[in-house]
Amino acid sequence: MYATEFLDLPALAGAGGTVRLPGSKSISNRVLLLAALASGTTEIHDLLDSDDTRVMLESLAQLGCTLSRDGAVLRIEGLGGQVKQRQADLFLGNAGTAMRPLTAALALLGGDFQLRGVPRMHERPIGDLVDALVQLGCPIDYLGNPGYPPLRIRPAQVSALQLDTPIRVRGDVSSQFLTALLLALPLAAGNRDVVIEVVGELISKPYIEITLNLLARFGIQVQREEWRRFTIPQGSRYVTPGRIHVEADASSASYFIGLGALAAPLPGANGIRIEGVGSDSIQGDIRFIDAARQMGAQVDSGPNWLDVRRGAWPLKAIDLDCNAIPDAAMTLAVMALYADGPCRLRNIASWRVKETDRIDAMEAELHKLGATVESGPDFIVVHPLPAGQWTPAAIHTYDDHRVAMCFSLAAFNPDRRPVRILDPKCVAKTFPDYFETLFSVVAADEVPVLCVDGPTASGKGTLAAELALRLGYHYLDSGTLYRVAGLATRRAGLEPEPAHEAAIADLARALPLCFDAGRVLLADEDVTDAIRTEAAGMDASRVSALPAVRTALTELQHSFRRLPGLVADGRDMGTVIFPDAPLKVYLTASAEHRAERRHKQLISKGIPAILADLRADLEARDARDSNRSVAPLKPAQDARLLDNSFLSIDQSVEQVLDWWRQAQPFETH
Ligand SMILES: Nc1ncnc2c1ncn2[C@@H]1O[C@H](COP(=O)(O)OP(=O)(O)OP(=O)(O)O)[C@@H](O)[C@H]1O
Ligand SMILES: Nc1ccn([C@@H]2O[C@H](COP(=O)(O)O)[C@@H](O)[C@H]2O)c(=O)n1
Repeated sequence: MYATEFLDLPALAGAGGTVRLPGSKSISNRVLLLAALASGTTEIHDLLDSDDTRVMLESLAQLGCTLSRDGAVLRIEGLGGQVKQRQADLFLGNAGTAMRPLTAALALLGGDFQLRGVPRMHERPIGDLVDALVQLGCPIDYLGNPGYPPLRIRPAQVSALQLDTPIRVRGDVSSQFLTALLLALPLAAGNRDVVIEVVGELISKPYIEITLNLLARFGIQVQREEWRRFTIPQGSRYVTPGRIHVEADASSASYFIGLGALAAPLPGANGIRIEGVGSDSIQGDIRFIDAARQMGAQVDSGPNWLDVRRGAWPLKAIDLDCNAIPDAAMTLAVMALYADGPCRLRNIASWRVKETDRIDAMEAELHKLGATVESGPDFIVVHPLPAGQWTPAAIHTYDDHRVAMCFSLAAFNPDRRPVRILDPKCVAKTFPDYFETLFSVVAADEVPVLCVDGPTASGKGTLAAELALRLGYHYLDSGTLYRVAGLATRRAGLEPEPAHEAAIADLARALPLCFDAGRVLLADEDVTDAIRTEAAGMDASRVSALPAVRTALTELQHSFRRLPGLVADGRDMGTVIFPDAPLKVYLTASAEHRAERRHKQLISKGIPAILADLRADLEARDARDSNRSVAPLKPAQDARLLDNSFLSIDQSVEQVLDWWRQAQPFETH
């Protein structure tokens, strides 16, 4: 996951390959609650691991559920309709799929509970559900604003519940209110039928289908009359199915369906294959494929896979009732930028009460890209954005995972503008590795590189590693490659001399090198410390002066240039290896400061060192590096010079980040 302040997506050029998506959030949290309410052990396969499932799991553990993990399998010992802890203060983040169903279940289970979440959760309505539960006889108080969490639930007498008349709940604000009642009310159906009636037009019906489907898997056969009346039969009891598999998230699939529909195919790949969800899905958002087809995508499907390719191009404009696919429909709003006319997405009032007011959010962020957008209480119209009119934009994500994910598709714009996603970690709600998954199937014409070159011990590695962390970029410490080549040379019994140039180059070309969690492995041997001695530095300097060795290591260095970008440090990053890098920094410090830093560094690791010797060594190394015939150490013509003799590490980092920001085209709004 990218936990950076922002993530810059360079202009993307094409897509192709296979993605396997994480489990469905809607199914995961429903299954967790049902498994907790049932008696016996439920084995859940491929449960989503995300913020929303984590808060549900933590709450269930607080209520006394025993949970155990074995790889991708989670086991839950059900509570059998009884909580072990009758008092708890539960934090539910921004997970509507936890807040609403737990409110209903805890109201019926009996106990003293407080349910709270993040500030946005306290702005998301729950009054219609609370009204239904209060009408039933459950004592629930608002601890903040009436109609919204946080809530306090006090013990109710199940025997005294008002079940003679149907329980009435509004269906036109959020379908989660009805889901919550359906999941919880079997607790009260021991000796009578329990009837729920929906008031108003029920929105997001496919989510109710998921609820009914999963209830059936847990032994509860709800009788449905139209979408107005639901009866939980007398004697209903949660029965664990033993083993249950969570299919991949169909809403998450929408970004990759959109990707396949609009991205030019990569050579050798036949569009995008999505694994884990397909035509057998019980999720309503699988119908997104119909919308994508209407826009021109070619979609083939099997029981648990989808193949998506670009069909009509530009995409075709649509006018669509999106009530059945409210979450996935956000993806359509970004796809609309690539359509042949304005796209109207209707019946999406529920967007206004989600993680953020999604209609306002989408309108504001689409505007930043340069688009013309109109909206109303329950619709949005997005006009296509022709070539020549795209603006590089920093997309505010409102702590809304779907805003972050769907706007990544804007990086395919014809003007080749990069897109900045602010607070990219918000995708942790449902798809923590979204961007990594995206990068595994897309290609950019130009992956940005930030080069840091300079003499020994100037702090290049320290600076470059921190920059990579802050930008979410890959990191290449090119000196390591020469150090390992030097070590391999010694291990092969060779002197690092021109006489052995061809043999050393052969060794360098085939280095069995692997980087693993900060360690450097040479054919499975951890050589991290062995290559860091001053002698190893000298050997590296000697082999690096051999032209054939440098050529042998060029391809390996280029292979580090992967999305979303690279920070590379060394001696010739800006001059030879990545001459097109948009920012090159030449980092220096006085020999005195550098020797002192290296001395401190070695002493802190318990390695004895003499300051004067270190200084002589580093000056000798710099002289050799600067005077060799190929790729000598020198600033690139367009490098920015930074002498950090009197700068702290943080000051150096901030200076370079400042230059980096200046080199980017984004205006922050
Ligand atoms: N601005 C700075 N102020 C003080 N110390 C620094 C500064 N930058 C780096 N250092 C320290 O100097 C030492 C050498 O830094 P680093 O290893 O990053 O240098 P380098 O240029 O990558 O060296 P080499 O060329 O040998 O790979 C480290 O202990 C680091 O913490
Ligand atoms: N791009 C590079 C990087 C390094 N070298 C040589 O390797 C030696 C060790 O590098 P460190 O950065 O790890 O100290 C260095 O002295 C150079 O001779 C290089 O040539 N090109």
